[in-house]
Amino acid sequence: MSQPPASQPTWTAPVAPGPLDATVRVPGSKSITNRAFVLAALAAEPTLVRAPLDSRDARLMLGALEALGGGWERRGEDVLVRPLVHGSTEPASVVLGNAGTVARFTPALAGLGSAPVTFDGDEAIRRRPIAPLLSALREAGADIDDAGRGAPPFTVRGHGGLPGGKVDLDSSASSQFLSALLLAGPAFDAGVTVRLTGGTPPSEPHIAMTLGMLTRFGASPERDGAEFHVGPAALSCPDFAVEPDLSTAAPFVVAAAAAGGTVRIPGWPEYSTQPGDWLRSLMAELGQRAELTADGLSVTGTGEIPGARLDLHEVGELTPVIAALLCFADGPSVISGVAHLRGHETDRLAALATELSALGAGVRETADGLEITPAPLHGGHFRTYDDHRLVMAGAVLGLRVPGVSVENPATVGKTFPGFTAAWDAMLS
Ligand SMILES: O=C(O)C1=C[C@@H](OP(=O)(O)O)[C@@H](O)[C@H](O)C1
Ligand SMILES: C=C(OP(=O)(O)O)C(=O)O
Repeated sequence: MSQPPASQPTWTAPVAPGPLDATVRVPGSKSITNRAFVLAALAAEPTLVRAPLDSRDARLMLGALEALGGGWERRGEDVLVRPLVHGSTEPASVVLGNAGTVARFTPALAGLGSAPVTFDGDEAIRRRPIAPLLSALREAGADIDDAGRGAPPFTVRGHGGLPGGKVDLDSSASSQFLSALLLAGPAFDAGVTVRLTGGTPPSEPHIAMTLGMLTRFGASPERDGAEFHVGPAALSCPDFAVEPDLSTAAPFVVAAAAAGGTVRIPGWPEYSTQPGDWLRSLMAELGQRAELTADGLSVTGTGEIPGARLDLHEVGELTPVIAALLCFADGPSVISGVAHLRGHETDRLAALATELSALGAGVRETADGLEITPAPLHGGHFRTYDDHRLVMAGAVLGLRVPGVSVENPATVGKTFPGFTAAWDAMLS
């Protein structure tokens, strides 16, 4: 796998000075923010999105909507998003960065406009899967020129709308393909009916999130086994509040298990479709105490972490941080169900196996996950492959291992630009 240059800045992850006693506020959910921005752009009237995430991925989404003919303005911590109306009427470019949500959710919107829109981003996004979505969008009537690559850069030529209707989709490489079609479906002439072919999509909570947010914006999505339908609808949700990002909370939650003591995350919702809400049951399964009260989630470390067999298919984005924690377990662990992580920001299975092993852990890649055999760890250079969740994993290791030098910590700005400051504050 490609390795970033050795000259990148590093951050020495701090060792926990003792048991923790901290309250950590995490920023808004990336997945909810970027869905809210898309649905607001498709709505009939402006939407005030309250407390959205402000990070690289969220800014890329706002930039994409602007390129596609939409508008937005900051109102303090909130963002007012204006509808696309006619979509793009002039040739435009959408910058994808390495944001899966931007790459997968915005091409359909270009089909609603009347001009060619080119999509491209970081080198890494060109390697991430998208071909099945482009095929399904073509079935829905989109005119896409990808020069046969099945990857960015590609151009969507808008012809003033998309017919929509029945499409087949293999969403086994990413749930975002299905979410993309459903989010745009209300704006298609005939709505969209998606019949899933291929294996079960990963990240089921993110699919539930898509259905829930469509409903909140006034659409009526239906699901019958492997078939999903959303009819044409005039969307509206003048005021929408974003939940804290529970996956961004993961390293802080896990810190209580790794270092002992208690970490509280205020604003943890009583009910959430976010995959991070699985942390409550995962922490219990890993021997920790997690209690949800009206004030938020409180996690207390018990000092013992049993090895575990965890199928993380539904919550793949938690894998890097959980894998780091399992390096401190009392016995071996197996993480399964996450082959699709090879198509994330980087090949996360290869990256985790390489970097955790380099610090002394016994970590082996399997066909669909990792085998982790704890061993005494030592400090060293921890490569992050331009992956925000690798920075978070490095921080977790550093809690108990002096001298973990985390490469390119700024890449965490994909979802939490203030991560290292919040981490230091948790430990002070
Ligand atoms: O729809 C979403 O907001 C997301 C879906 C998941 O993608 P995959 O299904 O590709 O894993 C997740 O990993 C990603 O961080 C966000
Ligand atoms: C897979 C992830 O991101 P993306 O939205 O780019 O797919 C992630 O945040 O773990």
